[in-house]
Amino acid sequence: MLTISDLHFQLGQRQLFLGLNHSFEEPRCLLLGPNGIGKSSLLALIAGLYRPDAGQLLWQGKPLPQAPNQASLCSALVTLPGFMSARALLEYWRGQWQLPPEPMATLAQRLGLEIHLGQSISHLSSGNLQKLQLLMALTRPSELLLLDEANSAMDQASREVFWQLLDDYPGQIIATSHEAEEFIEKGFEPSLRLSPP
Ligand SMILES: Nc1ncnc2c1ncn2[C@@H]1O[C@H](COP(=O)(O)OP(=O)(O)OP(=O)(O)O)[C@@H](O)[C@H]1O
Repeated sequence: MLTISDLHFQLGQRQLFLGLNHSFEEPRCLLLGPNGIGKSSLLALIAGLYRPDAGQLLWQGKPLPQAPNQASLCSALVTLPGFMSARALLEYWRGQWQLPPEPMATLAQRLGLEIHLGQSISHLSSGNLQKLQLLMALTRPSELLLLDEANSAMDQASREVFWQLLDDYPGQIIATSHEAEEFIEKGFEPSLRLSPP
């Protein structure tokens, strides 16, 4: 369970959070709110991309470290090295997390990504970039999966696979999506609706 305790955070000139408190209790949680309210920023804070100005993020009651090993993030805020091929990045990822090759290859095939692995990351379509991020997030060990508009550019067939893969994920998932209905239909609970501080 992920708990936010008295979180304060300013990004540029915007005060996004001023004493935010919330517990994400369900295994599948939806984070809602209008454009620009801070959903992506909150997921980035949980993942350790940003540092809170004050307050705490707790995982199973213990403070999350700045670069939490528990949390895996799929977000456009994560910049992948555009000069590398997707295959080279996955090889690096495999080494980084000491992963066996088969699960990655199988996932790439299921997502229809394997024929694009030779492309530079900067040349990947937005749907294929989302698949690459999902593949990386699902293959590394994690207890918490953070999905920021993670399937918005995927075609219908890939979305079917996306939902199957989420079903198989054993940990907690916190997702943002402007297609909330689809997530609710798939068992996600609207957990937190952000409003201006
Ligand atoms: N690097 C930055 N510097 C300053 N302000 C930023 C920066 N990145 C984002 N912002 C601002 O912070 C606010 C929150 O952005 P964020 O992307 O977290 O919102 P969001 O709720 O995810 O929006 P959307 O639904 O459009 O994806 C926005 O007003 C945005 O303009």
